[in-house]
Amino acid sequence: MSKNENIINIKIENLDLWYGEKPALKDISLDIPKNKVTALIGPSGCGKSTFLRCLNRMNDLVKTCRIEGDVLIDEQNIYGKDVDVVDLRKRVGMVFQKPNPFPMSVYDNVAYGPRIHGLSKSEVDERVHKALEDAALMEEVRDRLNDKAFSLSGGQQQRLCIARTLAVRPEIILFDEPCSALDPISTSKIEDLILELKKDYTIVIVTHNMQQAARISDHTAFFLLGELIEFGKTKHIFEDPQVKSTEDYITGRFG
Ligand SMILES: Nc1ncnc2c1ncn2[C@@H]1O[C@H](COP(=O)(O)OP(=O)(O)OP(=O)(O)O)[C@@H](O)[C@H]1O
Repeated sequence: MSKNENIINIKIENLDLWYGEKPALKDISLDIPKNKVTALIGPSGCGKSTFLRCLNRMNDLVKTCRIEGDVLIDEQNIYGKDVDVVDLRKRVGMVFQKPNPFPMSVYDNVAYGPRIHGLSKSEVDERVHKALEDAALMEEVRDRLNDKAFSLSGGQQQRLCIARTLAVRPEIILFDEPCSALDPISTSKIEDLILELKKDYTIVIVTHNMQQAARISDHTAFFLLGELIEFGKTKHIFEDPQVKSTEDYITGRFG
Protein backbone atom coordinates (compact mmCIF):
# COMPACT_ATOMS: atom_id res chain seq x y z
CA MET A 1 0.00 0.00 0.00
CA SER A 2 1.47 3.39 -0.98
CA LYS A 3 1.88 6.03 1.68
CA ASN A 4 -0.96 8.12 0.26
CA GLU A 5 -3.42 5.26 -0.16
CA ASN A 6 -5.94 6.72 2.26
CA ILE A 7 -5.37 10.44 1.89
CA ILE A 8 -8.31 12.30 0.41
CA ASN A 9 -7.19 15.16 -1.80
CA ILE A 10 -10.56 16.43 -3.02
CA LYS A 11 -13.79 16.00 -1.08
CA ILE A 12 -17.03 16.81 -2.87
CA GLU A 13 -20.10 17.12 -0.64
CA ASN A 14 -23.69 17.38 -1.85
CA LEU A 15 -22.79 19.25 -4.99
CA ASP A 16 -25.69 20.54 -7.12
CA LEU A 17 -25.27 22.56 -10.28
CA TRP A 18 -27.76 24.28 -12.59
CA TYR A 19 -27.37 25.96 -15.97
CA GLY A 20 -30.23 28.45 -15.73
CA GLU A 21 -33.21 26.40 -14.55
CA LYS A 22 -31.78 23.13 -15.81
CA PRO A 23 -30.06 20.85 -13.27
CA ALA A 24 -26.81 19.37 -14.58
CA LEU A 25 -25.39 17.82 -11.37
CA LYS A 26 -27.55 16.39 -8.61
CA ASP A 27 -26.32 15.90 -5.06
CA ILE A 28 -22.86 14.56 -5.89
CA SER A 29 -20.67 13.42 -3.00
CA LEU A 30 -17.32 11.87 -3.76
CA ASP A 31 -13.85 11.55 -2.23
CA ILE A 32 -10.96 11.75 -4.69
CA PRO A 33 -7.78 10.17 -3.33
CA LYS A 34 -4.35 11.73 -3.56
CA ASN A 35 -1.77 10.42 -6.04
CA LYS A 36 -4.32 8.27 -7.84
CA VAL A 37 -6.01 8.42 -11.21
CA THR A 38 -9.77 8.85 -10.93
CA ALA A 39 -11.73 8.33 -14.16
CA LEU A 40 -15.13 9.92 -14.82
CA ILE A 41 -17.23 7.90 -17.26
CA GLY A 42 -20.79 8.03 -18.54
CA PRO A 43 -22.81 8.78 -21.68
CA SER A 44 -22.64 12.09 -23.49
CA GLY A 45 -24.32 14.94 -21.62
CA CYS A 46 -24.33 13.20 -18.21
CA GLY A 47 -22.28 15.98 -16.59
CA LYS A 48 -18.70 14.65 -16.55
CA SER A 49 -17.07 17.80 -17.92
CA THR A 50 -19.34 20.00 -15.81
CA PHE A 51 -18.24 18.07 -12.72
CA LEU A 52 -14.55 18.29 -13.72
CA ARG A 53 -14.85 22.04 -14.21
CA CYS A 54 -16.27 22.41 -10.69
CA LEU A 55 -12.90 21.27 -9.33
CA ASN A 56 -11.06 24.40 -10.47
CA ARG A 57 -14.07 26.72 -10.71
CA MET A 58 -13.99 26.91 -14.48
CA ASN A 59 -17.80 27.05 -14.35
CA ASP A 60 -17.49 30.51 -12.76
CA LEU A 61 -17.00 31.68 -16.35
CA VAL A 62 -20.53 30.51 -17.29
CA LYS A 63 -22.96 33.28 -16.33
CA THR A 64 -26.05 31.05 -16.05
CA CYS A 65 -24.32 28.52 -13.83
CA ARG A 66 -25.31 28.19 -10.15
CA ILE A 67 -23.62 25.85 -7.70
CA GLU A 68 -24.55 24.60 -4.22
CA GLY A 69 -22.58 22.26 -2.00
CA ASP A 70 -18.91 22.05 -1.11
CA VAL A 71 -15.69 21.16 -2.86
CA LEU A 72 -12.83 20.82 -0.39
CA ILE A 73 -9.24 20.57 -1.53
CA ASP A 74 -6.94 19.62 1.31
CA GLU A 75 -9.88 20.53 3.56
CA GLN A 76 -10.24 24.07 2.21
CA ASN A 77 -13.57 24.93 0.58
CA ILE A 78 -12.62 26.22 -2.87
CA TYR A 79 -15.97 28.04 -3.12
CA GLY A 80 -15.22 29.95 0.10
CA LYS A 81 -15.28 33.77 -0.01
CA ASP A 82 -11.55 34.22 0.62
CA VAL A 83 -10.40 31.88 -2.15
CA ASP A 84 -8.18 33.40 -4.84
CA VAL A 85 -9.36 31.75 -8.07
CA VAL A 86 -6.10 32.47 -9.91
CA ASP A 87 -4.20 30.72 -7.16
CA LEU A 88 -6.70 27.85 -7.21
CA ARG A 89 -6.20 27.33 -10.95
CA LYS A 90 -2.45 27.28 -10.35
CA ARG A 91 -2.97 24.44 -7.86
CA VAL A 92 -5.46 22.66 -10.08
CA GLY A 93 -4.21 22.51 -13.67
CA MET A 94 -6.31 21.49 -16.64
CA VAL A 95 -5.64 19.80 -19.98
CA PHE A 96 -8.39 19.99 -22.59
CA GLN A 97 -9.78 17.73 -25.27
CA LYS A 98 -8.06 19.43 -28.19
CA PRO A 99 -4.45 20.50 -27.81
CA ASN A 100 -4.55 24.29 -27.42
CA PRO A 101 -0.99 25.61 -27.52
CA PHE A 102 -0.54 29.38 -27.57
CA PRO A 103 0.57 30.94 -30.88
CA MET A 104 4.21 31.18 -29.80
CA SER A 105 7.31 29.00 -29.63
CA VAL A 106 7.55 25.64 -27.89
CA TYR A 107 9.75 27.20 -25.21
CA ASP A 108 7.51 30.23 -24.66
CA ASN A 109 4.42 28.05 -24.27
CA VAL A 110 5.95 26.28 -21.29
CA ALA A 111 7.63 29.43 -19.93
CA TYR A 112 4.35 31.37 -20.03
CA GLY A 113 3.03 30.39 -16.56
CA PRO A 114 6.34 30.65 -14.67
CA ARG A 115 6.97 34.08 -16.26
CA ILE A 116 3.51 35.34 -15.21
CA HIS A 117 4.26 34.19 -11.68
CA GLY A 118 7.38 36.35 -11.70
CA LEU A 119 10.14 33.75 -11.71
CA SER A 120 13.66 34.77 -12.72
CA LYS A 121 15.08 33.88 -16.14
CA SER A 122 17.14 31.00 -14.79
CA GLU A 123 14.24 29.66 -12.71
CA VAL A 124 11.98 29.84 -15.78
CA ASP A 125 14.59 27.99 -17.81
CA GLU A 126 14.87 25.27 -15.20
CA ARG A 127 11.06 24.90 -15.01
CA VAL A 128 10.76 24.66 -18.82
CA HIS A 129 13.39 21.94 -19.09
CA LYS A 130 11.99 19.93 -16.19
CA ALA A 131 8.40 20.22 -17.48
CA LEU A 132 9.39 19.11 -20.98
CA GLU A 133 11.27 16.15 -19.50
CA ASP A 134 8.36 15.22 -17.22
CA ALA A 135 5.91 15.47 -20.10
CA ALA A 136 8.11 13.01 -22.04
CA LEU A 137 8.57 15.53 -24.84
CA MET A 138 12.14 16.76 -24.40
CA GLU A 139 13.74 14.11 -26.60
CA GLU A 140 11.52 15.16 -29.50
CA VAL A 141 11.80 18.95 -29.16
CA ARG A 142 15.34 19.51 -27.85
CA ASP A 143 16.34 21.09 -31.18
CA ARG A 144 12.97 22.73 -31.81
CA LEU A 145 12.48 24.89 -28.73
CA ASN A 146 12.25 28.04 -30.84
CA ASP A 147 9.93 26.55 -33.44
CA LYS A 148 6.27 27.50 -33.42
CA ALA A 149 4.22 25.17 -31.22
CA PHE A 150 1.80 24.63 -34.12
CA SER A 151 4.59 22.93 -36.09
CA LEU A 152 4.46 19.96 -33.67
CA SER A 153 2.23 16.93 -34.29
CA GLY A 154 -1.13 16.72 -32.49
CA GLY A 155 0.22 14.26 -29.94
CA GLN A 156 3.30 16.41 -29.33
CA GLN A 157 1.09 19.50 -28.95
CA GLN A 158 -0.95 17.70 -26.30
CA ARG A 159 2.21 16.76 -24.39
CA LEU A 160 3.31 20.39 -24.77
CA CYS A 161 0.03 21.45 -23.13
CA ILE A 162 0.73 18.97 -20.34
CA ALA A 163 4.25 20.45 -19.96
CA ARG A 164 2.71 23.94 -19.82
CA THR A 165 0.46 22.74 -16.99
CA LEU A 166 3.33 21.04 -15.14
CA ALA A 167 5.52 24.15 -15.35
CA VAL A 168 3.34 25.98 -12.82
CA ARG A 169 3.70 23.05 -10.40
CA PRO A 170 0.05 22.19 -9.70
CA GLU A 171 -1.03 19.60 -7.12
CA ILE A 172 -3.92 18.26 -9.14
CA ILE A 173 -4.32 17.84 -12.91
CA LEU A 174 -7.72 17.61 -14.58
CA PHE A 175 -7.81 15.96 -18.01
CA ASP A 176 -10.93 16.44 -20.14
CA GLU A 177 -10.79 13.67 -22.75
CA PRO A 178 -7.12 14.39 -23.50
CA CYS A 179 -6.75 11.67 -26.14
CA SER A 180 -9.94 12.08 -28.14
CA ALA A 181 -8.16 13.98 -30.93
CA LEU A 182 -5.10 11.69 -30.98
CA ASP A 183 -4.02 8.57 -32.85
CA PRO A 184 -3.39 5.28 -30.97
CA ILE A 185 0.39 5.79 -30.62
CA SER A 186 0.02 9.32 -29.24
CA THR A 187 -2.79 8.06 -26.99
CA SER A 188 -0.58 5.36 -25.59
CA LYS A 189 2.18 7.91 -24.88
CA ILE A 190 -0.27 10.13 -22.97
CA GLU A 191 -1.56 7.12 -21.01
CA ASP A 192 1.99 6.12 -20.03
CA LEU A 193 2.64 9.70 -19.05
CA ILE A 194 -0.48 9.89 -16.84
CA LEU A 195 0.62 6.72 -15.04
CA GLU A 196 4.02 8.30 -14.46
CA LEU A 197 2.53 11.64 -13.32
CA LYS A 198 0.32 10.13 -10.64
CA LYS A 199 3.42 9.60 -8.50
CA ASP A 200 3.52 13.36 -8.03
CA TYR A 201 -0.02 14.55 -8.82
CA THR A 202 -3.63 13.67 -8.18
CA ILE A 203 -5.26 13.07 -11.52
CA VAL A 204 -8.91 13.27 -12.56
CA ILE A 205 -9.71 12.29 -16.14
CA VAL A 206 -12.89 12.35 -18.21
CA THR A 207 -12.86 9.64 -20.84
CA HIS A 208 -15.30 8.03 -23.25
CA ASN A 209 -12.90 5.18 -23.77
CA MET A 210 -13.72 2.29 -21.45
CA GLN A 211 -10.44 0.51 -22.17
CA GLN A 212 -8.58 3.66 -21.31
CA ALA A 213 -10.42 4.03 -17.98
CA ALA A 214 -9.68 0.37 -17.21
CA ARG A 215 -6.00 0.70 -18.20
CA ILE A 216 -5.03 3.83 -16.35
CA SER A 217 -7.41 4.61 -13.50
CA ASP A 218 -7.39 3.42 -9.91
CA HIS A 219 -10.95 4.57 -9.23
CA THR A 220 -13.90 5.11 -11.53
CA ALA A 221 -17.01 7.23 -11.13
CA PHE A 222 -19.99 6.44 -13.35
CA PHE A 223 -22.36 9.36 -14.07
CA LEU A 224 -25.81 9.22 -15.60
CA LEU A 225 -28.17 12.19 -16.17
CA GLY A 226 -26.29 14.39 -13.71
CA GLU A 227 -26.18 11.79 -10.94
CA LEU A 228 -23.25 9.83 -9.60
CA ILE A 229 -24.50 6.27 -9.94
CA GLU A 230 -21.49 4.31 -8.75
CA PHE A 231 -17.98 5.01 -7.54
CA GLY A 232 -15.28 2.57 -6.53
CA LYS A 233 -12.03 0.86 -7.41
CA THR A 234 -11.83 0.56 -11.19
CA LYS A 235 -11.42 -3.22 -10.99
CA HIS A 236 -14.66 -3.51 -9.02
CA ILE A 237 -16.60 -1.15 -11.28
CA PHE A 238 -15.53 -3.03 -14.40
CA GLU A 239 -15.61 -6.60 -13.07
CA ASP A 240 -18.38 -6.49 -10.51
CA PRO A 241 -20.58 -3.38 -10.85
CA GLN A 242 -23.29 -3.15 -8.22
CA VAL A 243 -25.79 -1.12 -10.25
CA LYS A 244 -27.43 -2.41 -13.42
CA SER A 245 -27.02 0.85 -15.35
CA THR A 246 -23.26 0.80 -14.67
CA GLU A 247 -23.08 -2.70 -16.07
CA ASP A 248 -25.20 -1.74 -19.08
CA TYR A 249 -22.90 1.18 -19.83
CA ILE A 250 -19.57 -0.57 -19.48
CA THR A 251 -20.76 -3.51 -21.52
CA GLY A 252 -21.80 -1.14 -24.28
CA ARG A 253 -25.55 -1.64 -23.97
CA PHE A 254 -26.11 2.10 -24.10
CA GLY A 255 -24.18 5.37 -24.40
N1 LIG B 1 -22.27 26.29 -20.70
C1 LIG B 1 -23.41 25.57 -20.65
N2 LIG B 1 -24.61 26.18 -20.68
C2 LIG B 1 -25.76 25.46 -20.61
N3 LIG B 1 -25.82 24.12 -20.53
C3 LIG B 1 -24.65 23.46 -20.51
C4 LIG B 1 -23.39 24.15 -20.57
N4 LIG B 1 -22.40 23.22 -20.53
C5 LIG B 1 -23.01 22.00 -20.45
N5 LIG B 1 -24.36 22.15 -20.43
C6 LIG B 1 -25.36 21.06 -20.33
O1 LIG B 1 -25.13 20.34 -19.14
C7 LIG B 1 -25.29 18.94 -19.36
C8 LIG B 1 -23.99 18.22 -19.03
O2 LIG B 1 -22.99 18.58 -20.01
P1 LIG B 1 -21.48 18.12 -19.90
O3 LIG B 1 -20.73 18.75 -21.01
O4 LIG B 1 -20.99 18.33 -18.52
O5 LIG B 1 -21.64 16.54 -20.14
P2 LIG B 1 -20.55 15.45 -20.50
O6 LIG B 1 -20.93 14.23 -19.76
O7 LIG B 1 -19.18 15.98 -20.26
O8 LIG B 1 -20.80 15.26 -22.06
P3 LIG B 1 -19.80 14.83 -23.25
O9 LIG B 1 -19.35 13.45 -22.90
O10 LIG B 1 -20.67 14.86 -24.46
O11 LIG B 1 -18.67 15.82 -23.28
C9 LIG B 1 -25.71 18.78 -20.80
O12 LIG B 1 -27.11 18.71 -20.86
C10 LIG B 1 -25.23 20.06 -21.46
O13 LIG B 1 -26.03 20.41 -22.56
